[in-house]
Amino acid sequence: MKVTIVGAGNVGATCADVISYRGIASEVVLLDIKEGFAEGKAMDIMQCATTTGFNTRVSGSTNDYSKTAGSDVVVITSGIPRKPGMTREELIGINAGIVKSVAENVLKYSPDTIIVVVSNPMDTMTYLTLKATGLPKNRIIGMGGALDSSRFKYYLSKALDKPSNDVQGMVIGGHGDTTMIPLTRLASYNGSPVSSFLSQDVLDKVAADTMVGGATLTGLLGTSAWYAPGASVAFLVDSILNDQKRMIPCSVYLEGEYGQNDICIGVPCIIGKNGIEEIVNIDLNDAEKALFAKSADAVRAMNGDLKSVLA
Ligand SMILES: NC(=O)C1=CN([C@@H]2O[C@H](COP(=O)(O)OP(=O)(O)OC[C@H]3O[C@@H](n4cnc5c(N)ncnc54)[C@H](O)[C@@H]3O)[C@@H](O)[C@H]2O)C=CC1
Ligand SMILES: O=C([O-])CC(=O)C(=O)O
Repeated sequence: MKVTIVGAGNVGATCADVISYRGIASEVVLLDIKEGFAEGKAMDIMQCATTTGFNTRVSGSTNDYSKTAGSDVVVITSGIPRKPGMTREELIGINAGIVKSVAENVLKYSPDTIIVVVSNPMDTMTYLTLKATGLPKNRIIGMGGALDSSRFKYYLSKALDKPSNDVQGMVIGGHGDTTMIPLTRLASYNGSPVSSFLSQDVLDKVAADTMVGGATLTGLLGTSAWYAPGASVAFLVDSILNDQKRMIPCSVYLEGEYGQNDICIGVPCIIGKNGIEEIVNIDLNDAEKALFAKSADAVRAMNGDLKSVLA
């Protein structure tokens, strides 16, 4: 199985690294516009093969899309990340043009591929990719919910003082500081509601910390995060390539689901060899439905800024 990752920067290279050492794909191509950069990252990763023990072939390419031919999955991480104090939405001006041209280029060589969109603002970039390529909705997947949910479980595990892997929970809605919806009511500690162990005040703080999880790291690092983002993309790619049918919140085009139309936003999806195989309808209460509608309004407003790129 072949995966192409466009953008060999922090997130793209981390994703290639995780895919190879976990043996998720047999071949990974990293592509970047910066001369020699993807080749260098690929060589560095390949020099781990004997010490971490993997057989994936990782190669790099400077903007030569012929090297990406026949990819089963293409991950788009190309574009700029935010700096401290910025929102993801502020990246739209530069990233929209990059994401659109990258999507068009990859399809020339991999017409049957599934595209995973990572570049921010991710929900808007996913919508742009869908509209610009005309691909069926199951083949365009926005990655955000997997990462936001892993951060949610991290903050829950800290509050519970228990291991993250004993915590279940999901974040739906937009992948933005104010549009994410951590579903605290449905989160559990090995099957028991977390509300049995944590007060509402603590749960509210967990939700608030989750929503600004990316901004917190950007403030600490000076650029946005990459370890958890790269690993979250690899987790999603694993479910596609190995047809795992995991339920993962992803940004997907909605046609009536959750009361929304003509928008890409995070909802739980079954992810398998056909990409988005099912949109799972979970029962939201009235407060959660209201939050989802508000989140969708904000994401839809951002999509309005794509008019010139899509014209
Ligand atoms: N959806 C999510 O959950 C997350 C999204 N992101 C987003 O992912 C994107 C990448 O972040 P980082 O890897 O930290 O940035 P980075 O700056 O480390 O890497 C981006 C790479 O894209 C390359 N690039 C730019 N234009 C290109 C083009 N036309 N073709 C090929 N490559 C091109 C750059 O040369 C650079 O190497 C950002 O937009 C960031 O906001 C980051 C983390 C999580
Ligand atoms: O915070 C950012 O800008 C990058 C991102 O989407 C994340 O780490 O969640």
